[in-house]
Amino acid sequence: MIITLTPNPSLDRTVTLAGPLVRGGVNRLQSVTTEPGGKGLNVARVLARSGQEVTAILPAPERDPLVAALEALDAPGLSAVAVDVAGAVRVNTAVTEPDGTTTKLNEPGAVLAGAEVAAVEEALGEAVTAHTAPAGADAAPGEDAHSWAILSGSLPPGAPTDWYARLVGLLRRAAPGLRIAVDTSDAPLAALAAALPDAAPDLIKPNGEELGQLAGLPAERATALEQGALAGDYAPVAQAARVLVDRGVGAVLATLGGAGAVLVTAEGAWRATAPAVPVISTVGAGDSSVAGYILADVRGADAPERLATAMAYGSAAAGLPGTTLPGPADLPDQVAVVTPL
Ligand SMILES: O=P(O)(O)OC[C@@]1(O)O[C@H](CO)[C@@H](O)[C@@H]1O
Repeated sequence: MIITLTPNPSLDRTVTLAGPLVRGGVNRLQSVTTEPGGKGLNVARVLARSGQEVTAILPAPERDPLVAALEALDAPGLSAVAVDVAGAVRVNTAVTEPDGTTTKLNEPGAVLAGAEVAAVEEALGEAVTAHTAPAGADAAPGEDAHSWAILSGSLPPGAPTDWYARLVGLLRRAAPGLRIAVDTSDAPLAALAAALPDAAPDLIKPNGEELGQLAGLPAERATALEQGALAGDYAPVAQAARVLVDRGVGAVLATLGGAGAVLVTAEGAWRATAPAVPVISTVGAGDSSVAGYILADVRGADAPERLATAMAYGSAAAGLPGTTLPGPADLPDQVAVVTPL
């Protein structure tokens, strides 16, 4: 069973410029594309493209363009559950320049009312129960070692800031064997960190700066983590991730852009170099890394292989335009080099 939750989905509009962005000027667009978006949905789509059965839960009004776009997707294995809410799904814009620079303009999303928050929570609970307790089976919910719930992205206005922390607790009680990944940022990530070790996920995927903040580093040291890794110094990243593992997080997958990624678990720490692929759009690269990690996990891979697979999927996504997400055929020929730290 794999379930994703995207509390704040989006329609991703990618506008492509013929030249560099001129701030304050008139920029003429070469092309415009629109795709379903939102971090959990992206993870679900990558997993489905790699042959997994995935349920993707998200709030969206019945007649929303996102729901229509999801219905039009040719995605065997992906089952989208849109919880009917009042507010329209946001439109997030990515501006891409010829050199691969991507500028994201993300809307806050419509307010989720208290009853809608409860309805989303209920849909998540129902999906967990439906997938883990087949009629007549005695197995406890979530006993399947390869079951994952992935909670991803920002929270819409109206949702409680500590929602992810709360959901981790709820899921732990409902399905003790279920593995839980959380990929978020800003206040919801801080709330999750504040709830450790009680609401500890099995996987988090911060970038360098988020990792530094989570580990309590001063702002300048947090922002320097990725720069340090680019210069070959991965130890501070591993140390910061270790702080979170010591506080109960199962695995920290720190994605570091061009410097690759670091994985820290209770068993060890590894770094992976990014395969050299031309970067076209980084939108969805982090989500694809999460999907790669989970795909390797459900296939029974060890930690270095999970990291290598995360790198492969993240790099493949960076080589695709807009929010186009990779399948197995898009993976780079060059394999990521994984080294213990
Ligand atoms: O505003 P959030 O929820 O943090 O991020 C949303 C988003 O930028 O994340 C995905 C890429 O990771 C996009 O599909 C989507 O537009």
